[in-house]
Amino acid sequence: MRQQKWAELAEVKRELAARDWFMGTSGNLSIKVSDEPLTFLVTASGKDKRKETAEDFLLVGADGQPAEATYLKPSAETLLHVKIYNKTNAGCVLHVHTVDNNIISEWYGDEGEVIFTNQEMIKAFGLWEEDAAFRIPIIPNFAHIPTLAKAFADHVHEDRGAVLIRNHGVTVWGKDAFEAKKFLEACEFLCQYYVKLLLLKR
Ligand SMILES: CSC[C@@H](O)[C@@H](O)C(=O)COP(=O)(O)O
Ligand SMILES: [Zn+2]
Repeated sequence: MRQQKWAELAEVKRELAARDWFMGTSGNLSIKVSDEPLTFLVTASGKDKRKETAEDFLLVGADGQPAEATYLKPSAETLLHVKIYNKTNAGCVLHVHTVDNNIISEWYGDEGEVIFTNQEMIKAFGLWEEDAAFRIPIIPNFAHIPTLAKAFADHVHEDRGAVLIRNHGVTVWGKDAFEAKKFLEACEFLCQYYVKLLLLKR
């Protein structure tokens, strides 16, 4: 199971790396391995996530601490992943920093959310109606991770979702790696589209 989940997460990591979504060691990824007890593989902190090594991920428990002896440190933002796995049935969490998701988070930051409408791509989130709207909450980028995780957890209610952290990045989650990656790509498409549209409108 663990090897299979490792391979799945490694493949997602490879694809996101090919998109250049891990600039300056940013980004963290995780995948659930077991439910009882809760364990998940998470990226080791501070690494260049474009590189593929045998030390890319480590197993952590429900508290986000390593589940077995290792010198590796779990991602600094593991607590956000912990909130998702503890509150939902999600199976995979992806966090990336991109210029476009940062711009959108700053532009709509004071409103506390960005609402995407009139866009075919919101169907990726299961919204099929013609007048559907997809809302992504935006939270402040608290430096104190437990404070950030608490603000983040206020928006974690379903097995799938997305939250923007202002001038930091986006975290998305889904029932499995396929769904989480689909949401992340759709989210980035929408951010890129809105940034270009805002520029053209000015
Ligand atoms: C220069 S990346 C900034 C980090 O603090 C963080 O936001 C991030 O995404 C990566 O941290 P990590 O601990 O490697 O998971
Ligand atoms: Zn980050």
